[in-house]
Amino acid sequence: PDTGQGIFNKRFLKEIEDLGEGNFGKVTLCLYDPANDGSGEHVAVKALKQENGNIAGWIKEIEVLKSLDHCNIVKYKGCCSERGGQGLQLIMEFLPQGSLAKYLPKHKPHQSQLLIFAQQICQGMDYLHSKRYVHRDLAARNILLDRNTQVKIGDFGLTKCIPEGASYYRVSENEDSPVFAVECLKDNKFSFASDVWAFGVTLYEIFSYCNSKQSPPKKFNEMLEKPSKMSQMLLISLLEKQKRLPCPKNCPLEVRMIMERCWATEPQQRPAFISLIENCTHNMSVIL
Ligand SMILES: CC(C)(Nc1nc(-c2c[nH]c3ncc(Cl)cc23)ncc1F)C(=O)NCC(F)(F)F
Repeated sequence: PDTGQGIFNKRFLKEIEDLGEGNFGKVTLCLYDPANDGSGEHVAVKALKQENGNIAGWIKEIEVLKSLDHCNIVKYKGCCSERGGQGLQLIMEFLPQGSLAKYLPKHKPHQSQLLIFAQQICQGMDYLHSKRYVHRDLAARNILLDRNTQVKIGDFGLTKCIPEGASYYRVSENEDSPVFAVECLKDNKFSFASDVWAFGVTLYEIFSYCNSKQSPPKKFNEMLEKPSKMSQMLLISLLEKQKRLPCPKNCPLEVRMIMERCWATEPQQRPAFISLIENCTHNMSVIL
């Protein structure tokens, strides 16, 4: 359907509906229909939000996604110039079932299926880290579902490459994301270990079936004496008192143990994704 080496002609892209706003731009569901008879394929098209106009960051995001090739990472399909030709659009595969945040509350799959999803996320993240990329926004809303059984990590808008020899990436400002590891909140330091922390929070979301009443920000707010707007300072003080998200209802103890290891205060105490893959596999046999 497309011209092979990932070049799409914008005149064959027919907008269908908005999918959402990512970290860098808006994503639209389009039909790529060169035959102009409706026989084309659905694609997700991401255009850079003009106002922030961070072209360098945008090119970076396209380069990152283009360099990734893994069954648990949303597929890059190509790019094309924007209508009127001034911008560059990123063309990705479209997954009709949407994100886990939408799917889990509705379908409530068995816990063994949740562990299969968790293991696939670890496989995708292990691959990403093997290329020295840090995702920086791992959360259930950024995990897509493909045909009921395969999950794919998406939205690489905040992804950074950790230079060889360095162990973390320090960002200038700290984008507003729900729960960060302590070192991110305090020193804006992102590392492979801060992605592991985020995986622990994602595991919590998955085993609470993304129930918004049990969402991480809500649960942390409940831990404050007087519930107020959760500020970073308040969250840091809770985390430094070793407060952590509670165990989701009916969550097996083994899974709770994985979460707690991901939330070790010291980054180097947290497991790497390669060992988390093992943990998920082992626990699957326990839960099945
Ligand atoms: C910002 C955007 C658009 N948001 C959403 N995408 C899709 C959505 C549903 N199916 C999709 N197929 C491909 C893509 Cl790139 C997105 C979707 N569904 C709901 C969204 F809010 C997104 O990119 N989210 C990260 C992702 F979920 F993709 F990991």
